[in-house]
Amino acid sequence: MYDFRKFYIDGAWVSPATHRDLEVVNPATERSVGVISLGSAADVDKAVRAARTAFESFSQTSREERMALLQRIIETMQKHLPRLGEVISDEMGAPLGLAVQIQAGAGIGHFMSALTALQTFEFEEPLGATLVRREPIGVCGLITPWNWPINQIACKVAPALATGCTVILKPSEVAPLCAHVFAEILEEAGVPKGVFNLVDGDGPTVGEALARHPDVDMISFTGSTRAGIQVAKVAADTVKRVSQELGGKSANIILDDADLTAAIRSGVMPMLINSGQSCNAPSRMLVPAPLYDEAVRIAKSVAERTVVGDPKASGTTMGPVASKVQFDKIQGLIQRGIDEGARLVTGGPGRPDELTRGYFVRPTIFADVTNSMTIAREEIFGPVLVLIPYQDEQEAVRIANDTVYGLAGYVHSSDLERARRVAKQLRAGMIHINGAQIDMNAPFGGYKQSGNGREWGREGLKEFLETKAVLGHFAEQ
Ligand SMILES: NC(=O)c1ccc[n+]([C@@H]2O[C@H](COP(=O)([O-])OP(=O)(O)OC[C@H]3O[C@@H](n4cnc5c(N)ncnc54)[C@H](O)[C@@H]3O)[C@@H](O)[C@H]2O)c1
Repeated sequence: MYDFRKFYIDGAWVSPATHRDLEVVNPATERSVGVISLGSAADVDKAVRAARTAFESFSQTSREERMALLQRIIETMQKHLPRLGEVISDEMGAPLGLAVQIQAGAGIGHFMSALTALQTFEFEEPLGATLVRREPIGVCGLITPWNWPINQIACKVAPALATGCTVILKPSEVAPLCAHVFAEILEEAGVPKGVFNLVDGDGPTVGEALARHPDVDMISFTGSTRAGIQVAKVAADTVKRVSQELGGKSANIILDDADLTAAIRSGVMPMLINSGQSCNAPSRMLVPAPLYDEAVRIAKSVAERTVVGDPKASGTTMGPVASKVQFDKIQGLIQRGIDEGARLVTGGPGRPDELTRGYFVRPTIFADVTNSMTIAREEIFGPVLVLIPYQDEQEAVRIANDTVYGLAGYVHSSDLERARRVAKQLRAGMIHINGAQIDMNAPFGGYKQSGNGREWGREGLKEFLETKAVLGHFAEQ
């Protein structure tokens, strides 16, 4: 049982202004695994004051000092990687190997990519007689989700620290425990007091208090489109910058010359990894009509090889989804798919037969789906894949772009030129050709209602900077 009822403010673990406990539930057992406090606007005020004071000196640190700090954080995270992974697994159900190597490992990856970007980042450049300077934006509120909790936290904290900003983190109340281990890591690594602060709480209370706060300069938000819109509305009165990383319903176009088995395998696997709870998951698979039956058969066989069960057991490839709310939402959408006439190929409502406890969902494949069905339009955020047939390349691109989202896109073809041509036509922020893996130095973010921000690497640093034009800087004496 993790007891994490204190907040980390101004370099110290402090009690909340008013005591309100929240139990954190392990989704694999449905039992309590820890307890946190739900904060209030008073706790946010305290953390913002600390961050504002710390900004005065931290914003003036040199590139070298901040590089040394990032390096110490990387080393300390490496030391605590197994614990970090175990906590993630306990609170959101990812299989232990995934939680340690990929989930917690991605956290380290973001600090490494921020360090690489910082090494050569041009904070100053001449423009005629003017000097253009990039300066840290100030005090930043970071609001994060539960699905890749440390990944999301690190990809905000790392660039914020790299640029000389100070932060208040409000992690998801569904998976807040790893944020406490992360705060302990930053403390051990010697992050100066007030530079990193942690306040737990729910969205409408602590999240909105941060978004509304007149002394917060920027909100970096990752979560649902619904909450992202609310944050932007609340933040509007103070004209702060709001960077949004939101939902997705990404299309995976399998062209008729692709290696069908490899393409389908690489499209089904990300729908199962992390129980399909990834914002960039390729949740709509678009298949040429003549290859459709064969594609459905391959997708079914890949999905049915999933080993669903105890995240701590070796051999488990898929754990539960993160919460009862998420489980119920997915069940409702699976039923909706059936009611709207999609063909259930494998999976379906309820838990896998052998599991009687825990928020486990059956790996589910739907065929005969049209792009107007609810399961093709709404982000399910679970292990549910829909297969949509198309007649020609043009129609595939049209279906892919027919969504309010625009986070990622996927193209498979044996002709690289053709894949590039299709990639160019997709209205989304990240396109993966032939199963290319993510690149932590490349910009991560979406078009349309998937958000307006770009995180990771060099682009991630830019988000936390203001631009100042110093006119006459290079004037002749
Ligand atoms: N684009 C990306 O980079 C990315 C990455 C991961 C997850 N996501 C999205 O996140 C969603 C899943 O995460 P979730 O269920 O935790 O999302 P969520 O929107 O419910 O919560 C995300 C965070 O926002 C906070 N929040 C909720 N309402 C708020 C409000 N009114 N004001 C301020 N803060 C508020 C929550 O407490 C939490 O910390 C999915 O839609 C997924 O696509 C996007």
